[in-house]
Formats: sequence, structure tokens, C-alpha cells
Amino acid sequence: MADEFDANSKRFLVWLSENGSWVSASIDLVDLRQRSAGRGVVATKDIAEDEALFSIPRELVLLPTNSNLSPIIFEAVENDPWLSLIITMLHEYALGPDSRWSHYFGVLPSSFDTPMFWTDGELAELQASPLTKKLGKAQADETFRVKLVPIVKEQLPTSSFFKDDAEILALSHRMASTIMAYAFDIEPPVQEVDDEGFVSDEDEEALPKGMVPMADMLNADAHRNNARLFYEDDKLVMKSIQPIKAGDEIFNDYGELPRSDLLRRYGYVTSNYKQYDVIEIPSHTIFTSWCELFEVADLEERVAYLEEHDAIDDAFDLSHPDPALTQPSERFLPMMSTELRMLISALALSTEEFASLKVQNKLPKQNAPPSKIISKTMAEMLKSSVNAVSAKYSTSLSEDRKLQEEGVFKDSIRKSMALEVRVGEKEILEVAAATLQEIIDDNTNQEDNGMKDQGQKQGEETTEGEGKPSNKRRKLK
Ligand SMILES: C[S@@+](CC[C@H](N)C(=O)[O-])C[C@H]1O[C@@H](n2cnc3c(N)ncnc32)[C@H](O)[C@@H]1O
Repeated sequence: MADEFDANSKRFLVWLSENGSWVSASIDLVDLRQRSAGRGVVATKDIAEDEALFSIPRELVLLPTNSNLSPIIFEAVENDPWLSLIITMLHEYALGPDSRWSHYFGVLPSSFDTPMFWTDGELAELQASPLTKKLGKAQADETFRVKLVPIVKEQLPTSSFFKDDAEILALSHRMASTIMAYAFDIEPPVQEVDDEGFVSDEDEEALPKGMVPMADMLNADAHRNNARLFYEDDKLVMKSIQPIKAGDEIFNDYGELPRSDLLRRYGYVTSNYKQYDVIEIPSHTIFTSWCELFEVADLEERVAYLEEHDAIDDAFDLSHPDPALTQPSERFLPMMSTELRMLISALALSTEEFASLKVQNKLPKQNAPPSKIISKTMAEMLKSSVNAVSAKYSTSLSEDRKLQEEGVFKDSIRKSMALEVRVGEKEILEVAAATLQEIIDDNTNQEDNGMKDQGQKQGEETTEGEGKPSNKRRKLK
């Protein structure tokens, strides 16, 4: 097996050089399967910053416009970058040895560890991770069945290669997953930029997706990024962005992805991405917590107003706190997205304040000090939401940590990755709940002291016991 793996790597490198590419003698394509990383690129000599590592001519990029397929085929999918590239890859794959890219296919994967391909038992180990709702398998099946299958059968010159619809569907998933983990957005030779040197979002969205041989052999590992792809007129050049020592692996940048996204898109996780982890708090959970804790007569009106101002998402991310900060409110603030801050600020307004905001057609100000931005009221509501999300997982963080220590999933890379993802999410939930409790306990918050006095005047309690939302609701001023 090792022989075939190595032979495919060698054939691929020969193919590159025979087709106008250049690969530096200071790097090598190596076998990293021992640490479950497939192939990777390493430095064989010390490399200076800004040194070219390899260059690939633009014609060698596996791209719809570089194939010999008619543009009419791509118009049938409205030139969608994903679908166009899937069609191109299906066609080139079907051509077999007659494809210009056949030796490239020899180093591309035929199976994946992304959750899209997991069994129900493996998926169950993700428990309540929001990742389970993002896989979109049924939707992808539907798109492939409705849009791709008819094109492949009726318009591809290689249609006879495909045995039946099921094979087209399976290969479409394989190509889509390859694109997800390997493709690049291919910048054109000349790109229009605005006065400040930025490409417009529309132009960026419209970029075609393409498979860049060799550039996609680079693995990634959060802060270990030491190379980057540069788009030149006639070629794409990978360059070092810092000095690299002989023997070190060369890493591209896949972005600041939470481990759940790393798993969904690339089928692997490493603890180096822990810093980017997030947990989603669904907006309906926030509204439910709010209504359970407080009387908000005009919740629907507030939600409608915020929706009108595009300030409501289906869910809001919570990320890791800034441990360097000492005040709980200061620490918690960076955990919240601006959108979540906006939402809770708007919900916490009194009826009069909200009415005035509406008259001014504005959203709540976000420039108050942290202790004002996260009042006790908000902390109670957020903590109740965080607890509701935690309760959806079937095991606790300490139980999961024990499972990790015992290595219960050591024979299943997929289950152990699921465990790592859910542990990361539970860690954020735990730290969020603890920090929010600190804010609640912080009696220096003038605003909440005022509200508590008022609440007591009405003969109502605030909260019952440690972290439990009161079942007696409190009026918001
Ligand atoms: C762009 S490809 C990189 C080349 C890939 N290793 C190969 O053998 O084809 C992306 C894939 O590489 C793997 N990968 C990337 N970085 C990794 C890492 N730090 N650890 C383990 N696997 C990694 C994942 O399977 C991912 O889907």
C-alpha cells in the first residue's frame, strides 16, 4: 500500500514538472499518514522568508474554464462556482487516463472523515453540537439529484462512464467534499480594487473555485502558518511568509476556524484551534429565557423591530473570554458577538427606553463601559440561555474529560474527534456560566441595584438559588 501511495506522489511530482510547474529543491511532498495527516509538504533545507516554494501555471489549475466542457453546461447551473467545479471534476475523473489531471486525481482523496460521511452512531457522539444541524446532507442530495444528475446524464460527453444515478450522487458528494477541503477561490490575473485597495465583496463571492495542484498538499495548523499562495498573471506561486527550518512542515492558512468547522470542512481537529472555538446560543433560547425570567409585554414588537434592522440571527456565537482581564464584565464582553450585545441591550431596555429608541429609529448604543453593557439583568438572562444549551448535551464536561483520559474512543478517530469538539463547546459554556454568575454576584452594578429595589417594592424575588432562573417573573422597570 505504501508503495502505491509513494508511487502516486512521485508520478504527481513528475506530472507537475512536465506541465510547466516548478518545485523548489528545498521542499518535498511526504507521507504523514502515521499522524493521520495524509500527505504534507516539508522543508528539506532551511528556507528564507518570502522564498518561492513552487509555482503552478494558471492553465494547470483544475477549473471549469480550463476544461474542454462547453460553457453552456455551466450556464445550466447559473455558473455556480461549486456546482460548476463538481461537474468539471466528474467529467475529468470519468476521462480517466485521458484527463490532463489524471495524475492529480492520484493524490486526491477518495474517502473522507468529514461528518457528512459518518454513521448515525458516530454522529451521535457530537451530542447537541450545533455542527449536527450544519451538515446539510439532505439538501446536498436534493441539489445534486435535481441539478447535477440530469446534466451529467444528458450533457456530459463522458455520461456513459456513470453506471446509474446512485453513482453520480456518490461521486458528486466525493467531489464536493474534495472541493470543500482542497479548492481555492481563484483570483483573476487583474482584479478591480476600490480606492482603498479592497476587492468588492460581490467580486470576491463570484470568484471561480479551482483545484490548485500542490498548493492543496499543504496542511494547516492554526498559528503554525508559514506559507501563502500568491496570484500572479500567468501562474500561482506558493511562498514562505517566514523563515522555515529544514525538517519543518510547511503550513497554509485555512482560517481561524472553530474545531467544529474544521471537522465539518476538513475532517480533522487539532487542539491548536481551541482558541477559535465557539458555541451557538439560538435566538429562540434567548427569548424563552427572557420571557421565563422577566415580564416583557412587547417582546414580539421588539423582535420585529430588531429584525427590521437586521439585528437578529438564528443563533449567536459565544467564544472564549479574554483571560488577561480581571473584571467579569470585561472578560465576558469579548465572548459575545456585536449582534448578541445588540440583542440583549435591546431586550433589557425599559418599555419607555425602547419606545424612544424606536422613535429615533436607532439600535442601542454599544459604547458604554462593560459593567453597563452587561447588566445583572442581562447576565441572568444569558446564564439561563447558556444553561439551557448545556442541558441539551447528554454528558457533562467532567464526564467527557474522563472519557478522554480513559481513551474510550482510541479505536475510532471519528468518535474521538466528536468528543474533542463537544468538550470544546462545553468548556465555553462552563466558563460563560461561571463568568455570568460572577457578574450577577457583583453588587457594584448600580443599574441592577436600582432595579432590584424596584422589584422588591413589587413584592417579587429576583433569582432563586445558585444559577436557577426564578419561576416568579420580574418586571423590567
Ligand atoms: C488541503 S488538504 C492537505 C493535504 C492532505 N493532507 C492530503 O493528504 O491530501 C486538506 C486535508 O489535509 C488534512 N489535514 C490538513 N491539516 C492537517 C493537520 N494539521 N492534521 C491532520 N490532518 C490535516 C485534512 O484531512 C484536510 O481535509
